Amino acid sequence: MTTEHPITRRRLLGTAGAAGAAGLVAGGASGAFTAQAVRAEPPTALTTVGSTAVAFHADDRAAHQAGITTPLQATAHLVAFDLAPGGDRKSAAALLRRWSKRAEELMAGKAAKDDSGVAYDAGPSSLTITFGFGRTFFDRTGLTAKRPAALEPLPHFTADVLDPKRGEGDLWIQIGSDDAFVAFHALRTLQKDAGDAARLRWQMNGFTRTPGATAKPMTVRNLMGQVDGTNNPHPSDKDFDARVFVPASGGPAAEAWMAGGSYAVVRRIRMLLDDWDHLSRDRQERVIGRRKSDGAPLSGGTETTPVDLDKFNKDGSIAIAGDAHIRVAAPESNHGAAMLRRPFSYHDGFRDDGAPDAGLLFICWQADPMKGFVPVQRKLDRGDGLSRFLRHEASGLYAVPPAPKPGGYVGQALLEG
Ligand SMILES: C=CC1=C(C)c2cc3[nH]c(cc4nc(cc5[nH]c(cc1n2)c(C)c5CCC(=O)O)C(CCC(=O)O)=C4C)c(C)c3C=C
Ligand SMILES: [Fe+2]
Repeated sequence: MTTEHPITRRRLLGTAGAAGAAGLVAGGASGAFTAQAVRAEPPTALTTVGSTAVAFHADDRAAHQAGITTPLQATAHLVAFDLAPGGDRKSAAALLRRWSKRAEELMAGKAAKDDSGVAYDAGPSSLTITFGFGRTFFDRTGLTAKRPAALEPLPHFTADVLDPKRGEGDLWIQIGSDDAFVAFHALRTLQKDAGDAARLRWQMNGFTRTPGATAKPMTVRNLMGQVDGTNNPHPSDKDFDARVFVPASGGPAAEAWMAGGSYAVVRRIRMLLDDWDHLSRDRQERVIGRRKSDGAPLSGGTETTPVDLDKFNKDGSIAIAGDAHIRVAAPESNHGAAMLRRPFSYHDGFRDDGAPDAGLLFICWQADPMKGFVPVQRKLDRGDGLSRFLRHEASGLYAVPPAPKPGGYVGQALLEG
């Protein structure tokens, strides 16, 4: 005779999925009401999630590094390293050579010989490893003359409460994967490979939706619950490359090593979720200018309908408010300034006042931050209804060179040019 435990049963039914639930019912009837019952049927393998690999090296189609136009992965680690005191151009080149070789192996799903085993049973899981150089890297390596003008420090914004210890850094790495073990393994391996050459400066961990968690693929949501990423530049746009990647010609000769690369602005933006959650859904939608349920603009249509900033409602009010985030951030309001946003959410526990320490690891990519992030953030800083629910707590700007050709390493043209 077995006593059923309703809470346990409900919880298992809720999480086990169809195969697990079938096993659970059988187990319940026979009296074996344990987690064992959930395993009675073989799990369905979502093979494409684990087996998808992204190329590290440049090929005929793409000169840029992976992790810029790659679809968002479920898990991310963002880390910055500083070169060790006494480090120079030679040791930096050796480090980048080591890291590039390792990134190629890891992204192909090949475990290292002396490996810890953390990711043995997992495939590449869409792992991408993207490397960038911070402003300080160039002085440390005697390469100041080759530092791009685009790496000038970002201006101060009024929403900034920046912690310098969690910002900038000589070298930046973005790791993304659909499997948290694969992402951790990549991070740990690269940290060990750094050896005495570089020390970790800061780390931030992010996440987005698990692939397959929604019935059909959709734009991800952020922790305010909004559909976020709809009006991003798309690779099929005719001006996409010009907006996101550094052109092959026309720039200063000293910056030729950046051709095909991009600039990443990284901001840790905490959301004041307790304040936000107090707003009615209606007010929340007016702050953004889009419907929460499906991301459709308040000017009408579906998520992908172009926004009509000039539309008036029947009662004579403007459909997209003057301080709505999508109005203030739109290229039309910023002389065409645009960037590719590829952010991850984060949650680092709760603060002393009980509020979640959570928000967005905002990462945006552009050919020139002065024609992307800077003018848009200046505008948002002055007139965005969303700004009062946000605090920018950390900031970094990095030059992300093109992907190396097979046999080469990231930044080779800079370090050996
Ligand atoms: C400086 C650039 C931007 C920062 C910083 C930023 C922060 C930020 N945004 C959201 C939520 C949404 N943003 C949306 C659109 C949007 N945001 C920016 C720029 C910044 N956002 C742009 C350029 C756009 C597109 C505007 C347009 O042309 O329509 C949206 C709407 C959906 C979408 O298009 O992605 C949401 C939602 C948060 C929560 C946030 C900081 C935490
Ligand atoms: Fe935004």
